[in-house]
Amino acid sequence: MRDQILTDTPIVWTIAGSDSGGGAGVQADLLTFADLGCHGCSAITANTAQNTVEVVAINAVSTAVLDSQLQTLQRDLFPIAIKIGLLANAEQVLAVADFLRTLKGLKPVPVIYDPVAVATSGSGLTEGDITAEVKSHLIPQCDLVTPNLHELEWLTQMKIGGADSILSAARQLYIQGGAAVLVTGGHLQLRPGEVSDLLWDGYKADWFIGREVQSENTHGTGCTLSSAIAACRALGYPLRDACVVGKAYVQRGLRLAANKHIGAGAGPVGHYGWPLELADFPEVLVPGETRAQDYGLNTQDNMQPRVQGFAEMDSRKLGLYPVVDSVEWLQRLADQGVRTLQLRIKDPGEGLRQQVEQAVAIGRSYNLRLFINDYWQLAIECGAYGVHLGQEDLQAADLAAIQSSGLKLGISTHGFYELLLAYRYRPSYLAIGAIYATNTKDMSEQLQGVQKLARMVALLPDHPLVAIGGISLQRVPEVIATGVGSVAVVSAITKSVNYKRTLAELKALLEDKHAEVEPC
Ligand SMILES: Cc1ncc(COP(=O)(O)OP(=O)(O)O)c(N)n1
Ligand SMILES: Cc1ncsc1CCOP(=O)(O)O
Ligand SMILES: [Mg+2]
Repeated sequence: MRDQILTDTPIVWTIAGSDSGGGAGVQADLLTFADLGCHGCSAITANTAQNTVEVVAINAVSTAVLDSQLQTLQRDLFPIAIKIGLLANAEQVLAVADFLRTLKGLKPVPVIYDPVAVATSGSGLTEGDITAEVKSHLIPQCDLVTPNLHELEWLTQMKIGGADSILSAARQLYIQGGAAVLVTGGHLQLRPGEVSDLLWDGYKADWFIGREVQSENTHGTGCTLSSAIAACRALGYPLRDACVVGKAYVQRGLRLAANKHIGAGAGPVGHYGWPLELADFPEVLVPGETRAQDYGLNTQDNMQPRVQGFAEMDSRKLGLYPVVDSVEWLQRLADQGVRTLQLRIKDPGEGLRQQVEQAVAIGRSYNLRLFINDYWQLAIECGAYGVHLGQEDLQAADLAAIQSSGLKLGISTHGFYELLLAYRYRPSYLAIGAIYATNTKDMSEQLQGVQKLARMVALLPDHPLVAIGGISLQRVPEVIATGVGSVAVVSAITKSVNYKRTLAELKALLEDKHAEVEPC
């Protein structure tokens, strides 16, 4: 294998059928890859003859023709991710499974399989039954399978009637093949107007709730979704982020193509670039919300009802937001005129309450926006301005108590999925990190970068957002260029050889009149 030359643009393959009508299959896949910033390659399994109203022929290629495409691609254009669509017969399934086994032995590659076997019209798309080969050979080589409800029934032989049966079947499919399962919900609305997908990755079930779009142009949605997920995986997005961005990309395509007329039947879903509007993104179902019952959740008696809506910040832009680990640092920075601060004590020792009390007293006398990290009970008891919690704290903390005490709440997020999840609580601000590599905390698996930050800021232009992680004085300009209104820093200040000078430079870059605390 040669070293990859085109390293700037991730290479994604589709192994799928050509749709002569241009709405689905390889044609939809390549449009999707290009739209999301990837270079697409294709290995065509079948030259289907179809238009928007009929599938006339499948025209499978021989396994030799398929294999020659795969081997040729592998020699020069090694994939960062692969999407698999229509495999036209059992021989092709076995050939692709064998190829993937060898390829993945060279380098791990995420493989997303959209198990296309029957067209929405009901006509079979394969030559003969491929069920056994798919289940025993192909799915074990895949990382994610994206069946719709018919395909889920086909692969599990289970009758799907509601949320519980969707989850049971997804679990069974996972146990059979070891791949995560994203069940797409286009064929069954569990609640009116909601088109929801279930992700089961062997550990956690997540419902991604989308809004129904009235459109005839739905052809190619499954192909487009699985390709968008493959593209996002190639761009380095974790599975859950890839799924929510993929769903948003399809939603945008449905919405913007709704009034187009292409052909007499089901026209193609559109391909309109990166989704930047929150309305296209699914809502992540949160435990404890009323409608979770309809999605088979909230079955435990001790489930806390969801709390939503925390005290609002006085400004969308908090400007400079130093995070420090002692009352001494707090005092120094307050003396220098910093107005938003966080006390983050990771090694509490004996006098934790006393430190929080002292911090709150400083906060009061300098009129600070003072957040206490982790210790939400102490923050409430001592009357802090706010509390900052991580994702893992959301289930454990008493959010109702934080809300009723009137404290502001900041929540950490690490990517699109967590951002959407945390936003469901409508906290006072959302933190996004780690933007860059940092020595302050091990965040190596959760680096976001400024491009992703900009895309997340675009989703919530009016909500207070804070960027954190590895932000130095030199990096501040490119961070604020994303539109984020607040920048949290630890080592840029606490490890500076001259913190007063660094602080003055940071403030000059970050603070404008909107970032000041309004006088009480
Ligand atoms: C502003 C801000 N953003 C993120 C964090 C991280 O908080 P958390 O996820 O709770 O992790 P720890 O800080 O507890 O390690 C933060 N503290 N502040
Ligand atoms: C607490 C925390 N949460 C995400 S990154 C981070 C550390 C930020 O520290 P630094 O500004 O020194 O990189
Ligand atoms: Mg914390």
